[in-house]
Amino acid sequence: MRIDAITIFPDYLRALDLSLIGKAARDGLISVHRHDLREWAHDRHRTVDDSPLGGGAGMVMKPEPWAEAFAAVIEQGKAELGPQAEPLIVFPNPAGQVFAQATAQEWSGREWILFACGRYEGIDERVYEHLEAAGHEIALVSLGDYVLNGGEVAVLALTEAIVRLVPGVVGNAESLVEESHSDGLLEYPLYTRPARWVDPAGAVREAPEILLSGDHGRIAAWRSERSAERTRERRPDLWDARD
Ligand SMILES: Nc1ccccc1-c1cnco1
Repeated sequence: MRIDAITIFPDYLRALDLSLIGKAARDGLISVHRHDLREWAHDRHRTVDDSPLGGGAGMVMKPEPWAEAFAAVIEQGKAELGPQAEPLIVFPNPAGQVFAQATAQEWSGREWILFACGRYEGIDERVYEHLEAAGHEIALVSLGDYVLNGGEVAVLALTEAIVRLVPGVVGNAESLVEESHSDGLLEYPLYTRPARWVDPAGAVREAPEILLSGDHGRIAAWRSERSAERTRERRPDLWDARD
């Protein structure tokens, strides 16, 4: 998988060189390419924003730098992947569809994802129109109903959620199966050693006996019950939406 990200803060995305994502890149499972939008802003101040037409607070990202940036980055991607390759262009956006595990799973199979990080109040609407008119596939995704200052934080989260599902990235694929949301439910409570822990307040806290029984069938049933119970209590929306 090739991942491109266009941003005015490329250093914000240096975290993609670390840990799981960084290792996947070093292992050749993915390639990550950061691009500074200002490279395509040609005035002396490398301006990427201006006041909103029609008035209002804040600034809007100008269409010209974006159009040039997309053309250049897509040309670079095609040079690597072949002239037929097409990116999924993802705009983190509070007005987008809320991102979910099913989308992460679907996008983990894509050959090429191009993230576009908006800042300020947002990007001139004609950029979206221009990309769609050129036949590009675009998706606007939100991480949830809250406001960020820009798309970079969202790109870190989206990239981790997607790339960890790329085959070979997570050593033990088994660990991907029993996670919250992997089956539409919340994960069961987890315990490790010591089985008997005296906490700093002096309280004795025992792990559930069943987990020490060695009876894998009963343990699996207990975990399934806890997962259902936890989902009903904390996320009735997920519980009601399950198959
Ligand atoms: N608030 C934002 C501003 C810019 C780019 C993304 C967002 C966002 C994404 N998910 C929630 O908010």
